[in-house]
This record gives sequence, structure tokens and C-alpha cells, in this order.
Amino acid sequence: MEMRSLEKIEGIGVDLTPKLQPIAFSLCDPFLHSHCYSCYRTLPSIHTDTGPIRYCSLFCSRIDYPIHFNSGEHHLFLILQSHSTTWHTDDTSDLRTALRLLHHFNQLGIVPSLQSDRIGGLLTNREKLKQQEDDDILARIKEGGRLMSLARIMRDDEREVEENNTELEEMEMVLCIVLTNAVEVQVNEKQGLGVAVYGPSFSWINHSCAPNACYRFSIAGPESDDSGRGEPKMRITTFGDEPGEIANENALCGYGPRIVVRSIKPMKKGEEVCVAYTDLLQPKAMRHTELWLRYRFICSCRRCSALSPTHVDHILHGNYAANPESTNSRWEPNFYKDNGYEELSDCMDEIISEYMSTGNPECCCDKLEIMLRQSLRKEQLQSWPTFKLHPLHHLCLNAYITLASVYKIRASELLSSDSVKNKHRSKFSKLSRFSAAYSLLLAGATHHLFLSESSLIVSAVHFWISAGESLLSLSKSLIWTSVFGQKCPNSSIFSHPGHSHCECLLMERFEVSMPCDLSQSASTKIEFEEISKGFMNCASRLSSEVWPFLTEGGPFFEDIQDPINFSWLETIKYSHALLLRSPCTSSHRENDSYCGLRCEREHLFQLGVHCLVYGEYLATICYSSPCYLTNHVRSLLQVQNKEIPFEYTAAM
Ligand SMILES: C[S@@+](CC[C@H](N)C(=O)[O-])C[C@H]1O[C@@H](n2cnc3c(N)ncnc32)[C@H](O)[C@@H]1O
Repeated sequence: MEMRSLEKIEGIGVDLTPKLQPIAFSLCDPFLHSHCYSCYRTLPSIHTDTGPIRYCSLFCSRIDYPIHFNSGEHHLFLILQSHSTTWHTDDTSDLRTALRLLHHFNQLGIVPSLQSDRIGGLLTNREKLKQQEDDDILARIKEGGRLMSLARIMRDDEREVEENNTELEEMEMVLCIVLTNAVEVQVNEKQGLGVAVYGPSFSWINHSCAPNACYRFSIAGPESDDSGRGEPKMRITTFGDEPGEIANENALCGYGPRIVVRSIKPMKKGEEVCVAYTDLLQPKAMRHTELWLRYRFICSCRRCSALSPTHVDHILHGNYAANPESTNSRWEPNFYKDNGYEELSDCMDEIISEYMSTGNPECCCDKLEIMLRQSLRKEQLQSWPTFKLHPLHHLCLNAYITLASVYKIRASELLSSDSVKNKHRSKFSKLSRFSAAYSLLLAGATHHLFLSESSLIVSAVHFWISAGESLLSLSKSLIWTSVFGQKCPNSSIFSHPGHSHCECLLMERFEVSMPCDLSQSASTKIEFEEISKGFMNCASRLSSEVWPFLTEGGPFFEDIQDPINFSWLETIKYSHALLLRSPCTSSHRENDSYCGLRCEREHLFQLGVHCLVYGEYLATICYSSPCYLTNHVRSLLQVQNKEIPFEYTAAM
């Protein structure tokens, strides 16, 4: 089965469905004590405590507790707590969702049939998932089915405990529906809160590595009237022979996280609507491995079946490296085929898992940067005395993500220790600058790829917002007072977020209306291109002002000429002079005038605001406004507008 567009969709950022209710959902284990099991909102200080799960109100408890108890979920908790059995992972949400889903089918009188690969229209994929005997998934399905069956036996405590193969198989089928159709419910920047299974209108949407749609969640309490009246109409429809009995989507539980499908590309009438099941910034082989392990299919979308790899895959693939010996090309193709890409990738996994287990952030940063600079051992290099990874290689992107966050952690650890007051001031400055530099580089790199593959907009949203947040925080941080002392520019630069001499359309909108309301109208391609071009012009100009400052003292950055406009990658020939160009030195900085510092700080601030406002614009396209991302940006920018708090200065 698949879903297709009912009409031509001209703009990007159009809701393709109204808010769809889940059939079954549950919270992930880490949130069982902090969030309401029924409406997903953070628990107030007074809440209804019903054992392992909690509710924010009597209303929520009354509506959900019967399902919790009658589905056998309550008994599953008892079994797991008895320590007589263990589950494969720390999280039991898949199992709990499966019990709730089965309960729902039972309520509707839908009886699982072992002859069909569907229940209520939803694909189980059980045969394929169980194909490989030695697989971890197989063990999970078998053990999960057994635990579900035990929980239901315990619920009906008068029943005799006996081996019942048919029942076990039914349990496995329902668990397989969850593995195949469930999505992670994301309502903030952190980890997914829970998992949910939706009816065919959502669950029949297939995957593509260049999708034309994405989805967002909306959480509302069960009391609220969220019945969908006056909402956008259904713009997608099923395609394929309807497979028997279908779960009636109007007879659902009536509460829980709603999902809305939204266009991220214009569509023709009748075009298949697809979303992404996996991280699209991975190279093809990694995407395929992940899709195969979880869903057992080989993707043959436009991006995957292109005769020669698409531009994005070509870059992410890793078949490039800088060869200083070569006279005519900066980035040589096919380098990794013979030069241990696997080894490099393993090395990176090792560095990150060592950091997770030992918690030594300094060691992690050092090792990752060495890896970025000199990736293979000398004996492997043969005729290549030195080389560098392509800056947009997927291993580099992963390294930037880790480095941005680990440098930030190191800076805040230093801040919380008294030592920053004295001898470690310049170290604090360096850590904060590097964190912002890697965030900016990541956003710029993703944007460069997004220009060739527009479905990468979803990744670009997150990275632009993180970069903006990081730059803004740096422009306010104590480095200005601690490192530059009396020369610290004052806070008047923050009084006007859009600020002068900016021709970018987005900042105009930002200044005229707060918040910039794009939610009512879909963005046309022309408008989108104009806004993006204006933003890129401003961001490039500002980043050229701050890049030397952000990267001073960081040898890895010496090879990155511009973190936003990557045209230098294609046009500039390799030259030693370029690699060895003298970085901005500290003596240069010491000679800076008060005016120079003020400009630098102002540019940082301006660039931060631009990244945030552009990130908000992209978020409005992908998720509509308000959503948790646009709210987050608004709260950051509103703090700006009030008065700059110099939040860290107080700690000095
Ligand atoms: C959530 S369901 C999508 C709807 C499904 N096609 C159906 O008939 O119910 C996920 C399953 O659909 C199939 N699927 C999704 N995207 C696919 C793709 N691009 N190519 C092949 N199969 C795909 C896989 O079997 C996968 O496990």
C-alpha cells in the first residue's frame, strides 16, 4: 500500500492531513516519572500516582487507566519488576504499545489472522523480520511475544497457564506491527518522548531517501476539543488494493499525540507521498543497512537508484580526500576504496564510545581532531604523505556534531569550576569559540548539501537553530569581560536584533512582525529562494568577519576557508600555501582596538540572530508555527530584545 497526493501541491510547507489520532501509544521508560502517560505533558507537582505510570489529572487517569489495566500493560510492568525476566533493551515502550494495540483490535472485534500479513490493514512484516535466524530482532520478537502473552495470562488470572502457539504467534504479529509502523514522538529538541502507531492514513506512507513530506506532532490534553473541526482537509489518499478489514480511524482512543503530514516539496496530483524512515545525511550504504535491519527492504527511490550517485551521496560517500601531491585537484576521488574507510569509521565509533564510557571530553576532542586532520596511519598512505577528509564527508559531519557539543560541555564545566576566574580564562574562550565554530560549520555544510537535495531541509532546520543559539550565547558570554577586560564592548549592540545595513528579506519580516507569521500561507519556491539567497549573502558576509576569531588556535579549521559558502571546495586548486596560510594569531588580537572588538562581537550577535531567524523560517515550513522549535527561537530572541543579561558575568 502507499499514499498519493489527491491534488497538485504547489507550495512547500502545506499540511497534507488534518491532525491524525494514534491507535496506540506509550511513553518511553525515561519519561514514565516526569510526563503524563495520557497527554504527554510534563507532570505538575501534584499528580495521580498509579504505580509505574503517572497522570497529570483525574481526567487523564480516568480516560487512560482502563486501557493500561485491561491491555495487560499493568501486568507487564509487574512481570518486568519481578526480575524473573529481562527485556533486551532498557526501553519497553514497543512492548507496551503492542499490548495496547492488541487491546484496541480486540475492542473493535478485529481478530488477527495467521494467514494474513496485516491486522486492521497494518502491515506486520513478520515473515521478513523473522527471516534471519541469528538476528537480534528475531530474539526480540520471540521474547517480546512471550512477555506479552504472560502479561495477558496474568491479567486473566483464572486462565490456565499453558503453551499456546497460536496466541504466541498473534502476539508476535502485533509486536511486528509496532516495529514496522511505530514512529518516535518528538515534541522537543531532546530525545523522543514515546512511540505511537497511527492508522493507515499515516502508516501506509512509504519511505524515500529524497522524500517530499515530513511530519510533526501536536500534543493536547484529552479535555481539549481537538476533534479536527475546521482543520486542513485530507490531501492524500490510499493507493493499492485495500487489504481486507481496516482499523476504523474514527473509532480511536480520542487522545494522545496527534500527527500531521506536511509537504516539503511541491507535488503533482497522484504523486506518491513519502517520508524519511532514516537519517538522510548518511551515505547510501549506511541508509540501506539501517533500513534493511529495521524494515527488511532495499530502497530504490530516485536518490538510491540514480545511475551515478547524486551530488549529495557523492560527497557523503567518502570517496574523496585532499592529495597534496596532485597538482590539479584539491579533492581526489576514490581515495577510500583502497585506503581503509572502514578503519576510519571504526576509529571514530571507538573515540565516541570511549568518551561515553570514560567521560573524558578533552581526550575525545583531541582524538577527533587528529582524526579529522590526519586520518590514516602513515604506512597506509603510501605515496600520500598527508591528506585530509573532505569537509562534507559524513564522518566529518558526525565529528562536527560531537565536537560542537563536547566543546560546549568542556566550556560549561570550566565555568562551573572556580578556576575560570583566573588562569583558565583564555582556555574558556577557546572552548566556547570552537563549540560555536563547529556548530556554524555543521549548519553551513548541511545547507550546502540541502541546496542539492531539498529534503535535507529538516536537518538544516535543527543545525541552523543550534548554530544561532551557540553564536548568540558566545556574543553574550563572559569571554568579553574575562579575556578582554576593560576593553569589553558594552551591551548596546544587542538593542536591535535585526540591526542596520541588513538587506535580507527575512530580517525585514522579523522586525515588522513578531513572530513572523508564515503559518497561514505556504511558501512558494520563488519566495523561498529569495529569502534563502538574502540570508546566505548576509550570513556569508558576517561569517567572513567572525570566522578568524572563532577558529583562532584551532589547527583543524585552517583548511576551512568559509564555513557557509563552500564554493571554494569546487573552484580552488590545491596549494600548499593555502593549507599553510597563517592563521589569525593572538598578537593580532592583542592589537585589536576597542572598536575592532566591538565590531567582532556585534557581528557574532548579528550572525547568531540571522541563523536563528532563518532556522525559524525553515522550521515554519517543515513543522508550521507555532511548534516547539519556533517557540524555542522566539524565547531566545525575546530575551535578546529585553536586555542583554550578560548571564555569565555574574559568575565572575
Ligand atoms: C510503515 S509501512 C509502509 C506501508 C506499507 N507499504 C504497507 O503496504 O502497509 C513500512 C513498510 O513498507 C515497506 N516500504 C516502505 N518504504 C519502502 C520502500 N521505499 N521500498 C520498499 N518497501 C518499502 C516496507 O515493507 C516497510 O517495512
